[in-house]
Amino acid sequence: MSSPLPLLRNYVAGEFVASEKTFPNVSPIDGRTLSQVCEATAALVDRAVAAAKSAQEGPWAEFSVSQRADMLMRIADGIERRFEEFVAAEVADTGRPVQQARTLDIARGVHNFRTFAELVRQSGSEFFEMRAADGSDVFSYTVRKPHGVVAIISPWNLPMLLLTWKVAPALACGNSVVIKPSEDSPSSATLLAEVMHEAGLPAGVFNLVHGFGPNSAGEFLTRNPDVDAITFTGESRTGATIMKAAAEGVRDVSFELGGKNAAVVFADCDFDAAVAGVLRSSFTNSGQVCLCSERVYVERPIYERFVAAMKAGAEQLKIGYPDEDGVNMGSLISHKHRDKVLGYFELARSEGANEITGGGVPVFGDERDNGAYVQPTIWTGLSDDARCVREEVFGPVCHIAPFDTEDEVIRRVNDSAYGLATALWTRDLKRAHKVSRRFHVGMVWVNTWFLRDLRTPFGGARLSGLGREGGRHSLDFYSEISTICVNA
Ligand SMILES: NC(=O)c1ccc[n+]([C@@H]2O[C@H](COP(=O)([O-])OP(=O)(O)OC[C@H]3O[C@@H](n4cnc5c(N)ncnc54)[C@H](O)[C@@H]3O)[C@@H](O)[C@H]2O)c1
Ligand SMILES: O=C/C=C/C=C(\O)C(=O)O
Repeated sequence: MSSPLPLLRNYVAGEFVASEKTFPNVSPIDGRTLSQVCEATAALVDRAVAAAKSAQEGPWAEFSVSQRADMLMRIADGIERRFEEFVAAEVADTGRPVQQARTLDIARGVHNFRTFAELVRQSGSEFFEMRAADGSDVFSYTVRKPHGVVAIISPWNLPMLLLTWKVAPALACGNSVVIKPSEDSPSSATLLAEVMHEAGLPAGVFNLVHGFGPNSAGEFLTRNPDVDAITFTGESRTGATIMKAAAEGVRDVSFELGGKNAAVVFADCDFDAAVAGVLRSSFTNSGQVCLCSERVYVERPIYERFVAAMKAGAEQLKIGYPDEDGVNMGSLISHKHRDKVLGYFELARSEGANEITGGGVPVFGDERDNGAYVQPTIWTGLSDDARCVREEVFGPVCHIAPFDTEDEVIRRVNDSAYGLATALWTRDLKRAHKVSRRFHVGMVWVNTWFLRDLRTPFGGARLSGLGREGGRHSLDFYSEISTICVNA
């Protein structure tokens, strides 16, 4: 008799709450059901929002900025104490390499809380002096207050990193939160609720509801009129839907959405560093990072050599179990997402792509053949108008095209509905500064990729997002700022 599967519960008003309705959490490594997840009903979502709202009138409202910062440090310590449990949870849900979960996902979870604890502790406000017409002195200053209840809806690609990137500043600024993690990555969010409980966060300040989007916990949450602000990371079309819901009651929104990012490689680059960098920016997390380069433009003199080096690098990537020595790539998040990516592999062939490498699924001859693996794939030969060059695939794939001039490559990079990030490889830093500011994107990395200073603004233009988070930009979004003017 097999033991019952773990049950991942909601967390509302300081208590773990089961639901009658559950859904399976399926391993993308071998298709096994890992756990059953309690789907929050509309009534339970309403209870969570009500708990968050009343927590604004409770002990949490009496916390000073420094006490809130101390609480965030306790949460960071709590995650660190259970670090390997978080690693195991993230790896089980997503199939990613253990090494990545350790050094990126969970490490950033701890770092996000510590960063915003220090940022809010050091944050001041603004002060202005002027003289009124009657000669009296006028002093104006600003104060930051919490919005109140913040809904946080997060995706499955970097579950812990992206959830805590929002929870940390929201709590730092004194809000209560109701989080709705992706249905495809429920485990680390559930562990985070346990850490919040253990840290002694006042009941109702942190709430977790599991479920899906439309006609489920996600939609119920965004439509609840007692939600004061919504922060969302996910697909652009989902963002548009949520924006419509937020319009009722004119709620503040912060969106980090999709991308179709470019890597631009000039002939004067450090060739080996550029190859290694573009392999990283194309295949990290099986290409399931919003910042990944799905479009690669290479200056013509080194184009053939670069394609050959990328082919060799992609074919050396080790795809396998998360804890295998030297594994570089795991599975995709789900069979559904794998089928979407395989659909683009098929579409590329019909659009006339040269398939330099990949284009299918690896055969393991074991249980992993029930998983959601695909091969790292490289295309060339597609036109800039091809759907595979314009639409976000969100898998381990890139298209490499040659270019001849700066103006040409800038025009082609900007010819996109998205505007999230560009990676630029050149030794000529004068050119780098000049070219970087001409890309219509939220972020440009020069001779690196996904290197993050959390004090900087992070976000996208066009379909890639609305607003910026990071550093004081997060404190601004998660606060209601008042100006107080005193006629002395
Ligand atoms: N810009 C960024 O920083 C960033 C970061 C990570 C992922 N992304 C984007 O996210 C996408 C992949 O993540 P995903 O597949 O989880 O995205 P998704 O939009 O399908 O889902 C994201 C979250 O929104 C919820 N949701 C879906 N429909 C909803 C609705 N109508 N109302 C309320 N909630 C709803 C989902 O349940 C999930 O929790 C990619 O497009 C990627 O580019 C962007
Ligand atoms: O998949 C997208 C990655 C987003 C990363 C961040 O939001 C971050 O590094 O803070």
